[in-house]
Amino acid sequence: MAEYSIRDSVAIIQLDNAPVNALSVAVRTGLYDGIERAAGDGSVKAVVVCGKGGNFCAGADIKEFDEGSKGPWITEIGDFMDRMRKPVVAAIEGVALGGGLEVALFCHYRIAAKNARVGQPEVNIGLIPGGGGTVRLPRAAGFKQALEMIVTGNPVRAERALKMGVLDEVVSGNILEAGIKFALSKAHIDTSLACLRNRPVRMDGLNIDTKADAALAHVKSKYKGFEAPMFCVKAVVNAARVPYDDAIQKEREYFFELRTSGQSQALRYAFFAERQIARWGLPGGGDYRTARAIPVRSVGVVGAGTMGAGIALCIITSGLPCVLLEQNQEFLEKGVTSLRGQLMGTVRLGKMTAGEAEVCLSRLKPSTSMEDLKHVDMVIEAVFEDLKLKREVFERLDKTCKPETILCTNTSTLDIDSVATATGRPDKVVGTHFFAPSYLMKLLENIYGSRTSPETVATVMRFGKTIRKVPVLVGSCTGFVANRMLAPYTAEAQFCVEEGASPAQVDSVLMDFGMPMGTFRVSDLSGIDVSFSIRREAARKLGVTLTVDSRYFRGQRHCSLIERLVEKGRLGRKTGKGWYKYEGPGGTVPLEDPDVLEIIETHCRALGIERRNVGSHEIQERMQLAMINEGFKILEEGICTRAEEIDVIWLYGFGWPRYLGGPMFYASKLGLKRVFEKICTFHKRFPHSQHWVPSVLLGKLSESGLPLSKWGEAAGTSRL
Ligand SMILES: C/C=C(\C)C(=O)SCCNC(=O)CCNC(=O)[C@H](O)C(C)(C)COP(=O)(O)OP(=O)(O)OC[C@H]1O[C@@H](n2cnc3c(N)ncnc32)[C@H](O)[C@@H]1OP(=O)(O)O
Repeated sequence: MAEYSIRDSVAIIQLDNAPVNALSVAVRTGLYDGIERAAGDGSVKAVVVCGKGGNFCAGADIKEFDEGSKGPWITEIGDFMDRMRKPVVAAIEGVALGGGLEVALFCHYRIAAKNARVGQPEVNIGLIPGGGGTVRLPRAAGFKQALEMIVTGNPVRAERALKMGVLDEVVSGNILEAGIKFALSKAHIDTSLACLRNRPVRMDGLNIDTKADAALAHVKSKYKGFEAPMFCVKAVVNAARVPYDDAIQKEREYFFELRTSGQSQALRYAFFAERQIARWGLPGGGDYRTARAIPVRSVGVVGAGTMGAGIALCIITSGLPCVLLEQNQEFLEKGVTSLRGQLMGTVRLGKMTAGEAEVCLSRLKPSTSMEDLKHVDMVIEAVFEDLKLKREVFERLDKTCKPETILCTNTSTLDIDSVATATGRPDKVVGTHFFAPSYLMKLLENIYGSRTSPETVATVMRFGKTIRKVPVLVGSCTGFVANRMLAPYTAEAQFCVEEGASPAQVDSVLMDFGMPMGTFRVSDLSGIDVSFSIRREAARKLGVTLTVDSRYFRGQRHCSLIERLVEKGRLGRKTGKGWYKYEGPGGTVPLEDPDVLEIIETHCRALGIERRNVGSHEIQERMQLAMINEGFKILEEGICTRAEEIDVIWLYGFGWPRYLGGPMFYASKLGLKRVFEKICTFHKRFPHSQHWVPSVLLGKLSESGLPLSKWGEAAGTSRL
């Protein structure tokens, strides 16, 4: 919708579609009608287009993209404005993004409040600006700057947009009043002079042919796998080469081609999935709508190892003070040095100035006394992954901290309740699983225990956002969601290697699919001894000893190649050899090692495993379907409420290619019937792998035809 009114001979068209005035069919129709009405009204001298509720407009309504083209398109509204004799002024506050900026670029003039941001973020949802942006922005901002804005999708602040030539004025005070004043000041000026259609693309001395080739090459290597950035370059280059109307026509063709592509569907899905995760609920009642987060003004981190130091760094760089606690001065100094090192790394990368880094450091209080945690609002424990030790820490924290303090445990495996019962405040205990390296990885798995209160959950969910993470709430189970799904994925990778593949072959299958790294390279990076210790500890608890000859563990197929590598001192990159050998600067370049292939061959001969040719398709299918099956079991058990939560975990925890949505979205595209049948086939073929027992929910859904958004509900475990 768009509201029409007149003040001081100026027609005001206010876009009205809460919360961000997205250009739905109704809004575009309202805008077109308003412009037409103002053009025909003899009492109107000028027009102001603005937005209701603090934002100009966040662009086309993404929810309507799958419904086809209805109502007037942005360029049709723009063509009408181009013919107007009365000046149209865009009065921007908040955001003018995508179609929102395109509407503004069709207006004769653009003014903005100081807080405003303008941009063309369509590339983030697998599109190009399809409402004239690739043709008009280079006419306002110049080829180079427009190309950068369109390819990166990054918005720019009002002051910068003014310098670039996108805006005509930046104002303070009431934006509508300023818009009316500005519009009246232009009422007698020939509008054709201000019309971007009539200006050439500003090349600022650049040669379009050299620039075009360089831009295409740059984008191809930087945005590997993504289609839209290449189309952005092609459209902007085309706009610099051909007349205005031809360029608009080409832009539209490219836009339609991308709109129906799988990538854009996946990226739009990811956009909404990321927003869905904020809608959490607890099985015992309480959810994001009713629970109030308690304010967190200061935080303590217990344990200054690599993980704890990284967490403390996230806290101080987000503006909060942090007490970093260690048991002795030596460990503390080591932790602070590691934190400083990471912080200086961000300075070297130009992401922060040295002065800003100093301000961050001033928020850090290194300490060896638990008394310093007495008054903090939240504590994150990040000590060694050992239940006895964690319980001891929690008992002490419970005695030391004020009663309202929320106590978080950074764990990747331990049951939250078994930690919470060490305190007299189990309602204030919650899991916060950070991913390594904790300063850089965006995912934060927040895990509720059986007695965690809604307020505690609301607080850690908000805290996650404060420290610029992507917080997802999950239930407690072995490995939670991320590591639980990773287990069958890596197990299948190792089984494929036992059966005949090489680690490098598996890794290249994953990289070709779009994963940032193969599973064996990740294993080398995090340390093979780490997986070894976890497995040995799990076996010890069950009274079993794992050896290099163990083919089965608890009746399940087991690959003991890890034990063989550790036996040979191949612990990963830190020892210069693991699944690969490492050479090059700093020993960082992985090379296939004939010794590893020999170890694998010997292992297989010793255990009587016949090796064969394992094809790339089989590797990909086995790894992904095993993990997807686990995802459905997670939904079935109510560990997650929605499939979207699982996908966000894979996007941010393991770098699943965003243009493929996430594993659950990927399954939906493969078709659940096909996925279920394949899993049943693998179950028959590999009866000794629990992870191939087909999920009951998946079986049910494969017959139902329900869309992904309904899978959580169908599981009957929804907490909302
Ligand atoms: C051709 C293509 C054309 C012409 C286009 O315009 S494509 C769309 C281009 N625009 C965008 O990609 C902008 C996307 N939106 C954002 O970047 C952000 O939402 C925001 C900066 C506008 C606001 O951010 P924030 O304050 O953090 O709030 P949320 O992100 O949570 O958003 C609030 C709710 O608004 C919904 N939303 C936002 N933009 C759109 C949109 N363009 N179409 C439909 N809905 C939109 C968003 O989903 C949130 O709602 P819920 O999902 O929580 O219900």
